[in-house]
Amino acid sequence: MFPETQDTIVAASTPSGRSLCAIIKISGPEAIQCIKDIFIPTPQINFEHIPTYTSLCGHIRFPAEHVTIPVVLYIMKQPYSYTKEDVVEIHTPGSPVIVEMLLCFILSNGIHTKKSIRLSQPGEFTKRAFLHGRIDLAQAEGVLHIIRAQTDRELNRAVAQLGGDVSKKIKHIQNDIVSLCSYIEAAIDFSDQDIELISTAEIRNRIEILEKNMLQFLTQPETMKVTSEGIDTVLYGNPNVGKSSLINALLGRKRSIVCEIPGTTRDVITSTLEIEGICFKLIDTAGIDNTEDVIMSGAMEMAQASLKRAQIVVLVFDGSIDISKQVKEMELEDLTGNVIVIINKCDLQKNKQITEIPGMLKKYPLVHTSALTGEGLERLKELLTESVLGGRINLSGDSACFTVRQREAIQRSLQSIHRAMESAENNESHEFIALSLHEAIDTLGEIAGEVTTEDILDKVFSEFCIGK
Ligand SMILES: Nc1nc2c(c(=O)[nH]1)N(C=O)[C@@H](CNc1ccc(C(=O)N[C@@H](CCC(=O)O)C(=O)O)cc1)CN2
Ligand SMILES: Nc1nc2c(ncn2[C@@H]2O[C@H](COP(=O)(O)OP(=O)(O)OP(=O)(O)O)[C@@H](O)[C@H]2O)c(=O)[nH]1
Ligand SMILES: [Mg+2]
Repeated sequence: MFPETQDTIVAASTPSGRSLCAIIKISGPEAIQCIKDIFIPTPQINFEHIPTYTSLCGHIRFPAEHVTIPVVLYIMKQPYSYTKEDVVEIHTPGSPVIVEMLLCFILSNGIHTKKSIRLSQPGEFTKRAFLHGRIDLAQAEGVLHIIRAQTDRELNRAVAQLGGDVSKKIKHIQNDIVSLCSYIEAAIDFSDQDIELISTAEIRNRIEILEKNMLQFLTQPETMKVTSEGIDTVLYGNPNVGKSSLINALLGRKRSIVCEIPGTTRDVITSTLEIEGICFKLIDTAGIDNTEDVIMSGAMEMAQASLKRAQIVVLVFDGSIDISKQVKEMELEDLTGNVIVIINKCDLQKNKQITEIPGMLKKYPLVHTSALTGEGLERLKELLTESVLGGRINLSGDSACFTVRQREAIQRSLQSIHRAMESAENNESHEFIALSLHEAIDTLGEIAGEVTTEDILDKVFSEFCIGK
């Protein structure tokens, strides 16, 4: 259903539950009229010529329930509000009952007096801020990440996004394409004359630079994803080596099932661990086993897929049995990035004899642990934070970080650039090159929302909660 943008919308903007104060927000052409009908100000005021940013004390009386509650109103008149519409905020005591009653009252009163007022959809306030040009789409996503931020680092990132960092980086690339395009189009216009405005070699050169710059965006770690969910940290190893036990020990609670029977974990199980303000998304996988079992081979595929996406790979070995043999079974050929090697069960006697690890793993930091006694866990936590703080995982504020949606748009735009390159290499007419370049510009336009479809907007704003 396409939500009507002329409606006045209302929602609770504070989370449900008890608190000192709750805020109900009304936005739209009839916001002030709606509140005027139900609010009893102390002292009396004239709503007609009320200036923007006025706060008013007073009461709201619920006739059906015979209750009167004290409220403070904040009135922001268009365009001086978040949505650029007339906005009224009702600050009430933070009781879920009051919030419920107030929403019902505003809606039913609005309907009685024939106003087009309705409950807002998720993210609709921010959607209006976007539609009215207060923020672009990438900034709207920044708002979402601010709300979701769990640590100060994540917050910094999100604030930069709200400030327009992402949009600026994309604008820069767009301008480069536009500039190239204008040369090519001028060349088309002057094609009947004997002036060469831009050589094919020069076009290829410039496209190549574009490809390189865009690819650089894509090869950066998915930092926005990182910042909202934690750094993907996969525990990988043979069955029964103690992966689940280690995760439980790190978390200090029983998250995964642990059992002496190999093949206990069958699904990919994730949990969040925060160390010194950094969130790690610990991913427990099924132990690698070359089996015919259908469920297990599905589990293997998922484990392998997690390994590919991982930003940190923790290889877990059972210290009480032959490690070279375990390595052989694990298919570690294309291991890249941050690896930490763990030799677990160091509490067991046998462990003392077999500590030799194969050469290919010697370049990685190693830690002996016991999930049973807790030995080595502090060192493991240190290694985890070191891999982040050592800069091997990029969390710094100066590189652009893109959401999954934004990366996908960059990817599609890059495909158009590749097509432009193909046309140039095949000596096709300039029109074809220009066409592909225009496609690339438009696709990048989706990121800031210059080019939008209902689908794109739905996708972005449906992730918000109601009332934002
Ligand atoms: N009570 C309350 N606090 C809140 C919000 C809110 O909606 N309500 N916000 C919700 O996100 C944030 C502030 N968002 C806002 C952003 C711009 C404008 C605004 O009216 N800007 C005017 C100029 C303001 C000025 O005079 O400097 C403008 O740009 O025209 C208002 C709220 C954070 N705090
Ligand atoms: N002595 C000792 N036993 C351990 C240690 N860590 C795990 N175990 C035991 O090893 C067995 C397997 O542990 P799990 O944590 O289920 O192993 P897993 O790697 O998750 O196994 P799968 O899910 O089957 O791949 C259990 O009986 C644990 O109690 C350890 O540090 N020392
Ligand atoms: Mg397990």
